[in-house]
This record gives sequence, structure tokens and C-alpha cells, in this order.
Amino acid sequence: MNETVTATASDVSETDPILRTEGVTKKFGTLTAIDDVSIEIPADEITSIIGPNGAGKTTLFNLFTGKHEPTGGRIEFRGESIGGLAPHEIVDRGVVRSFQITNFFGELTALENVRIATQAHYSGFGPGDFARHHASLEEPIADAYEILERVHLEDAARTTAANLSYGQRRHLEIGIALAARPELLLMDEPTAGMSPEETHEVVDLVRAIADDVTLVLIEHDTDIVMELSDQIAVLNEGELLSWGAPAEIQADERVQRAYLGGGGRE
Ligand SMILES: Nc1ncnc2c1ncn2[C@@H]1O[C@H](COP(=O)(O)OP(=O)(O)OP(=O)(O)O)[C@@H](O)[C@H]1O
Repeated sequence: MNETVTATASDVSETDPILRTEGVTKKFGTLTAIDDVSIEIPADEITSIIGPNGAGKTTLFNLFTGKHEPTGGRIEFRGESIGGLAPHEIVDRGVVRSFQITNFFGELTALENVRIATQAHYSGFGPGDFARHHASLEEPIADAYEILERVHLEDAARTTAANLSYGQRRHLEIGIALAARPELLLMDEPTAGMSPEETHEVVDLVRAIADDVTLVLIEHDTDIVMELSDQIAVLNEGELLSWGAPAEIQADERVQRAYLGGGGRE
């Protein structure tokens, strides 16, 4: 059993927490996937969640997004409890997840994919209401172009998603997430499967997005984690093993033993 680590923003950051958990626990039958985790995610910064396979990283994201309901404990976004809210209610509050798995319409263009995602913010658009009269699409289209520029896909606006390169598709997924106007964006392995050049581009993109969106990343590439993160939370067997600035995490012997040196569970 590890000693209990309680992560507070005051340890590493001066900013207010945007997301906070208090003793949050998630059990699947007899397995405790998240075990009494208390953490504060500071606003306007980049926080990474790392840990060996099966440590509970994805489960923690699923608790943040409402995919899973906590078995115990509390999750607050901007001071209000969100534990147990439906996923769409949590998105409406500004907590959005960018998926690693493809989450777009392959036969539609990059522009159309992002435009559809922006339409939720305009009154009068309902689900599936994709093909409106052109004039009523002006604002969503302008928004979509702005987002495509942000994710460096302006030149691929008219390319169907299926014909984008792997790296471009990952940019599109980030664009679709940005279309939901997140205050807090959860990114699941943004550089997974990318070439060194594509990785470099995404690292720059993540940094640019972090200028006005709080980011929480799950990332397996330790170099990227150390480069990008303002603070790092280390999970191990469902528990918060350590929390701190990159240099502190790198120097933490428990982290070395549990993660950087191998180990883990499936
Ligand atoms: N829906 C589920 N039902 C049952 N067990 C689950 C479920 N989701 C996750 N688990 C278990 O909870 C534990 C934590 O899994 P989780 O996917 O959160 O780990 P992770 O840190 O994201 O791992 P990885 O790095 O391999 O993605 C694992 O033992 C996993 O098998």
C-alpha cells in the first residue's frame, strides 16, 4: 500500500483549480480501478496523467466525462459537483474529451465535420440537422474555418476526412473537440502512432491550444510529458502515487520503481 498522496494546486501552482476530485473511487466488481484519488487540476495549465498499463488513467478520464459514475467520492468542475451527470451535461459545462479513436464522418470534408460539431452552439440546429439552407450555415462555417486554421488544416478544408493523412486526422479530432468550446480539454494520447515530425507538430499545437484552454493529457511518451506538462499526476494501481512538476516526478524514486522502471498490471 502506498502512502496517500493528496495533490493540491498549492503544491505546484498558484492558479485556482478548474477540476477537483476528493476521494474519488471507481470499482468494477471487486476491482478498484480508481482508489480514493484526491487531485486538483489548475486552470490554464497543462497537466499530464501518467502511469503503467492498467493504472486507471482512462477510468479517471471516464469519470471526468461522465462515462462512468463514481462509486464514491466527489468530482467538482468550477466548484460544482459533476459526479453522476450525463456526458452531454458535462460537455455543456465545458469539459470535453478529444478521442484517440476516430470520431468523425469519413465521407464528409474536414470543414463539414468541424462545422457539424460547431452547430450545437447555434439555436435552431437539432441533432442530425446537417444539411441546412446555405445562408443559415454562414456562422457555423466561419467558426469551422477558424478552428481549421487553429489546428493547421485550413489547406485541407475540402478534403474528405477519409482522405486525410493519419496526422491530419488527429488534428481534425482536436478541431472537433475545440468546436464544443471546451474550458477543459481532455486529450487521450495526442501523439500516439505519429512520426517524429507529426509528433513535433502536435506538441506545438497542444501548446498553442493551452493558451486559452486548460488541458489534461494522458500520454505514454515520457519525453513529451516532461516537455509539455506544468504538472504531472502519477497513477499506480488506481492510487495517486505522486504529483508534482516534471523535475520532481523525474526525481521521485517511487515513480521510478512503479513506472519509469517498468511494472504495472493489466
Ligand atoms: N469497463 C470496465 N469494466 C471492468 N474493468 C475495467 C473497465 N474499465 C477499466 N477496467 C479495469 O480497470 C483497470 C484500470 O484500467 P484503465 O483502462 O483505466 O487503465 P489505464 O491506466 O488507462 O491503462 P492503459 O495505459 O493500458 O490504457 C484495469 O485493470 C482495467 O482492466
